[in-house]
Amino acid sequence: MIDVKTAQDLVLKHSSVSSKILEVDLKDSLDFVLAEDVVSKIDMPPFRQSAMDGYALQISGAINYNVIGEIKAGDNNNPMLNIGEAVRIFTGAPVPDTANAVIMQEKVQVQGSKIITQMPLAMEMNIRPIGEQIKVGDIALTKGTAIKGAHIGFLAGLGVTKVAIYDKPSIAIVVTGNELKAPGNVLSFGEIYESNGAMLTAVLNELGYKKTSVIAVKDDYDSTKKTLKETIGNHDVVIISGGISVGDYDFVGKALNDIEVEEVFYKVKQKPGKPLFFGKKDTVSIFGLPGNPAAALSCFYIYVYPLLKKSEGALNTQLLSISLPLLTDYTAKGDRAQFLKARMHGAGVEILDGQSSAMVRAFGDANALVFLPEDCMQIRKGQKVKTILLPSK
Ligand SMILES: Nc1nc2c(c(=O)[nH]1)N[C@H]1C(S)=C(S)[C@@H](COP(=O)(O)OP(=O)(O)OC[C@H]3O[C@@H](n4cnc5c(N)ncnc54)[C@H](O)[C@@H]3O)O[C@H]1N2
Ligand code: MOO
Repeated sequence: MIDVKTAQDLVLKHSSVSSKILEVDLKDSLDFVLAEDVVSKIDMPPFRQSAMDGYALQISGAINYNVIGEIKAGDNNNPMLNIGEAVRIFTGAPVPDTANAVIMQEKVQVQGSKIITQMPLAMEMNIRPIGEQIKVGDIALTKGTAIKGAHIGFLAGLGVTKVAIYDKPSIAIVVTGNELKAPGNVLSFGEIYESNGAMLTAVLNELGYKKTSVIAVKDDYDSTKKTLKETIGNHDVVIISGGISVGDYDFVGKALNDIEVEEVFYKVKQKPGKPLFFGKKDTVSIFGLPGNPAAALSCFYIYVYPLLKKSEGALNTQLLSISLPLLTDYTAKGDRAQFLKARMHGAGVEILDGQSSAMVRAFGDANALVFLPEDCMQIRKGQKVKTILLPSK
């Protein structure tokens, strides 16, 4: 059985950035990663711009200025100012070439067509210079940037309408088990509701992966093999839930082997998620997650998430982790490394109740996973622990 670090490294080693690059409308690029640098085609601002409502003037050394006109945002007049002259100007309006300062209106006294300045003037005050934000030809955003709302605002402000992004993978979730029934039906004895499909779809959607589908298969070798073969042929990433342990009806491992999926690893010394499988068939990545819902979700964040991030071209592939003091004593059971559902409060982190891999409720309250290495069984309140931050909306 390999350790967590080796398993994480193997996943990254066997993942690659998508070769599918798409040109999309800027408005549709949210949450995608830029596949090319975006170069600014304009100076921003494109003209010397007033930062205040007030008066643009040519500094004279005196405090009196004659107001000879008005410029509002959107105007394109460029009046000629002589020393001692001013124009009324508004925020966002182009400052005349001959003005060398803008004074805000609160700092002048108006007397008919004259103003009297009530503060010292400084050259270029309240004037945003051409290209202050960015100059034509400069890189606005670099390849690898994960596009957020603010980036869309910035690029729209530069007149950008299309961007090149990495396509996101198409992901199939294959849920296995004779005991699984779709919610909405009445359970017979021995059955449970199928929930990993809905959960993994929701978590993927939350992270911006929209090309997802759920396929259900019974615990039967032939159907498992047929379904997996077809699914692997049609997707970039296949996430299988259940059927990967050692039971007589766990057919996933055998089926994957028989359709020539190359096993990268099977079984990790961790809790939850010991029977995790990862393999490749050509460029397709295949995960066999344990069926227990909390184990499946934990493995998703620790192993599937980095692969998806790498595939969409993101520079940061891992969830952020920080070191925080534990808020209560904790004794771990067993000898495997542990990922524990946890909640950060103020400056510390609390390990939540309900850590069983079959129980997913605590994940809903968790905003982090505390990682305890194999050799770390007893931890005292105040001791610092590795705290992996879960993505939050
Ligand atoms: N003899 C051993 N038995 C088990 C071992 C072991 O090492 N030796 N490992 C245990 C561990 S740890 C885990 S985790 C599970 C993983 O088993 P599988 O991945 O084969 O998963 P299943 O047996 O199919 O299901 C486990 C559990 O989860 C429920 N389940 C499955 N799919 C779903 C779903 N889509 N939605 C909701 N719940 C689901 C299923 O009914 C089972 O209760 O193996 C242990 N056994
Ligand atoms: O590894 Mo299992 O996921 O502990 O329950």
